[in-house]
Amino acid sequence: MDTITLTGIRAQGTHGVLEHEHTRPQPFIVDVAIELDLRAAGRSDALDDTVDYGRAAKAIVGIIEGEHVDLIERLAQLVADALLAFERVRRVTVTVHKPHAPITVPFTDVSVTITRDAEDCLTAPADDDVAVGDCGDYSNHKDCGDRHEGSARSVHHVVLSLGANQGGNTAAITGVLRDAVRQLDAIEGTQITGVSSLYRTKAWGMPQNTPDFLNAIVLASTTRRPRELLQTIHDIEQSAGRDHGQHWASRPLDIDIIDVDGMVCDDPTLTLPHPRAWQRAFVLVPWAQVDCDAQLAGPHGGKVTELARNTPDAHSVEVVCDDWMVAQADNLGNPDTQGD
Ligand SMILES: Nc1ncnc2c1ncn2[C@@H]1O[C@H](COP(=O)(O)OP(=O)(O)OP(=O)(O)O)[C@@H](O)[C@H]1O
Ligand SMILES: Nc1nc2c(c(=O)[nH]1)N=C(CO)CN2
Repeated sequence: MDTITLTGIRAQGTHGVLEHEHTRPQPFIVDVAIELDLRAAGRSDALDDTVDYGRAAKAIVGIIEGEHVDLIERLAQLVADALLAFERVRRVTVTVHKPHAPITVPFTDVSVTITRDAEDCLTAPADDDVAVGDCGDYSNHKDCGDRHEGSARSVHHVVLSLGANQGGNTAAITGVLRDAVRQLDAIEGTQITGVSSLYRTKAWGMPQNTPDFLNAIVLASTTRRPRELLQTIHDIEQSAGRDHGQHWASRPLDIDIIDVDGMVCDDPTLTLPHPRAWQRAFVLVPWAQVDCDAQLAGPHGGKVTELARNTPDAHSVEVVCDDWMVAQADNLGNPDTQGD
């Protein structure tokens, strides 16, 4: 077996058993050895034949910065699960270091190391009629819900747009968006792999006096089928008080599925890519920020950084906070129009 090694991936997280560790971020450092067969990549020189180590590193940072866990053992398991969800990965060895752990004697580092095999985590649901093999061409499927394309474990890479402009001041709306990210991360078989900065954006396609939105993009990998994911997203929106009666109205939470594995389909229940994403700076600017290589599929598609640059209202999208998933209320940036 061959190995891709990533060492010293560092991010701030709020993990630990002690009360203050739940709120005060501290550094976590992760080393991983990803074992897979690299012969095909060696011959083809194609990224599709290996694991994109940039994506893997972002997935790890997403986990460190993500939802609280008590133990570094659990953090290591979450990292292992996320890496094993990448196609082709057979085995991973994960070390999580916590150099500022609350230990009352002088010490340099504390860490745990675990090794997990792909066989340990085959999580496809029993009713998931998985097709193994052809996983390249998703173009123009009529129905995004009932196909099971992809790898043996049907892991989908999804891009979600989160937005809200109702429900209080910036801190309150940020809290709702943050909860939504945590609920997405908690969906079975789903792992958040990237979260953009939080942006304040002018209400697009709505009357002039509509309050500004807060928007962000979330990247995730999931074994949920796209339609199942949409249903769960509707549940999350509803639990935040969303009333689906009104189209393009102010709302306490909106989660749109922007992309699933680059699929193109015109099913009205779930159109992919999201049919208006290509025009929306509030989608494209954060997406380009969290994934500078992102491509939008479909007839209006292209490189997301370029589409973002070409939207007429790109200037009306401004960063409120980079580390909004962990920032305290008073670090949420500029004075705003959300009634603070
Ligand atoms: N890619 C998609 N993401 C989310 N919903 C979609 C998508 N494609 C189609 N839909 C359908 O659109 C319906 C309306 O969605 P929603 O209420 O979120 O629209 P909106 O936020 O008012 O407008 P927009 O879709 O322009 O953002 C949903 O019930 C859903 O079935
Ligand atoms: N700035 C901004 N404008 C919008 C948004 C949004 O999330 N942000 N959502 C809409 C419908 O989903 C319509 N207009």
